Amino acid sequence: MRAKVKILDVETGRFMVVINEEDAKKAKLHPEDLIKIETAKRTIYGDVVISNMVQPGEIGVTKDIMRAYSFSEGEMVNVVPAGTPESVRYVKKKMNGQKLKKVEIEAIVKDIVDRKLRDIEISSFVTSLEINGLDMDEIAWLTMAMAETGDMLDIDRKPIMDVHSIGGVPGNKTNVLVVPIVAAAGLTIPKTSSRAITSAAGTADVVEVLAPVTFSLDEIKRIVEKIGACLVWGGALNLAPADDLTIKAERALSIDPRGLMLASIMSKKYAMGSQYVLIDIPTGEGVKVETIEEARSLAKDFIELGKRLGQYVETAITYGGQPIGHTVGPALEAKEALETIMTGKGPGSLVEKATGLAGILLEMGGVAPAGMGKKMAKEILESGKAYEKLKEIIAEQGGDPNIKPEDIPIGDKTYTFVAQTSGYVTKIDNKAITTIARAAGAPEDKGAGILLHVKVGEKVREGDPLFTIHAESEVRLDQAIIQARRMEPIRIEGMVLQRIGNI
Ligand SMILES: O=P(O)(O)OC[C@H]1O[C@H](OP(=O)(O)O)[C@H](O)[C@@H]1O
Ligand SMILES: Nc1ncnc2[nH]cnc12
Repeated sequence: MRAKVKILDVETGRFMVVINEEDAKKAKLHPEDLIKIETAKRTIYGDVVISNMVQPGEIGVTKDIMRAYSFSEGEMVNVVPAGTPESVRYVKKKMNGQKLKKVEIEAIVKDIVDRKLRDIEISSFVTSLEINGLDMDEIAWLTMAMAETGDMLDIDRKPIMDVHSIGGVPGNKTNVLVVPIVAAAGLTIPKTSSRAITSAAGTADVVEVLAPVTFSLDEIKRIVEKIGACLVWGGALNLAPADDLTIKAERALSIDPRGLMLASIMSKKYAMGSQYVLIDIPTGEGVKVETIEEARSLAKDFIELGKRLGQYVETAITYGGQPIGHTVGPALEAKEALETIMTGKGPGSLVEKATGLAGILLEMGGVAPAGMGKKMAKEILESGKAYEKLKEIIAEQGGDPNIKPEDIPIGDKTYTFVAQTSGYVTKIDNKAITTIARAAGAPEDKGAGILLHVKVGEKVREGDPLFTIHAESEVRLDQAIIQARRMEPIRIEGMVLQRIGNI
């Protein structure tokens, strides 16, 4: 059928096309059917929504579609039912535990990017990868397919350094410090981050408290060629665009399947033109990788994948047995990162990890002699040069470079849990901390999160504060308190853990 485009002031997070009831009846279209919209210049796919908010002969396109493909009001298009894409068969093949061929992986990725696969099919694909995994051939094909379905960045400064954490550990604001340290040493590091996947704050969520993170490739090129660094959200770019659609499913399920994680991270690095990549693998109870053996095997996969992509990759297995620093949640983490970089002093876990990772990058980039990188990174942090570089990044990205930690708004609805007994803190449960911070509203509510008053090994007395939940609304605060009461986020040696009776 031929139809006239009507632009709707509606945002749904999905590609949806609104069709009038009469037209839908004639064309035998039903809600959620996949349809193809063709013009001379482009073909796009979307899910059918039936409503009389558009007239017969019109189709309504949402803001989500408009952002990706501009249409003009009144433009004439062809609307055709699309049927089930062939790649659904390949998703089912992986669900059955079979190895996929290169062309099958390419078809899945292309259909994800073209929006032929809907959220439900993408979730099935992600779940099949969580259960059945991918071998190295499949991972490499997936990585290349993800990179090649998007744009590539070509920065006119070499070498291009990069760092990425596989995430999973609460409070991981580390790269907000690593990037300015490395750039202050004269290296080029165009850092893209995702928003939270399994945690309560991804690096993009944290940086967004200080400055905008959504830029086009041309803007990133300009910023990085001028100051040597950026801290931006990778999802806003058309770099490996399938990545952000699979991340959406991962986030909903709070999973990060190993093969997809490798492809997702490395496809973005490849598209950014990164030549020397450091991968941080936080390891410990309650994070994505729980044992050193698993971490070593993942490290090998990253290095092998890097070789296939022509990148030099090193990995750092880092301590992930408890949160990094004392804060969890976008604004609280941005505040802690800013305080640390301004003063050169901060929680040991944050400073040690940031200077350790930055030190490796300084050695990889050839600006520090072997074994001297961490010392050099510490000097850059303590001298204020890293802070100066962060200010440049904030200014170039359109934030206020003179922002002070006390200017950052934190959720003012608070509740503090106190120690029920005296003793030593023997465990902080990563998963519980993330669950509570998310229940409080993080990462969407930037001011929501947790302030830890203690870390593992510290002595506490009965009545001492253990952690404070911050939320932006009473409802969210109550939900977080309920979660905290159900779980045991902080264990103190000597505590009665549970009382069970009348079973
Ligand atoms: O912890 P979760 O949410 O699973 O993982 C996602 C986080 O891990 C990575 O961190 P970075 O950008 O390398 O600092 C991602 O970019 C993202 O910020
Ligand atoms: N799957 C993933 N895990 C961690 N960080 C990511 N950044 C992009 N994709 C990611």
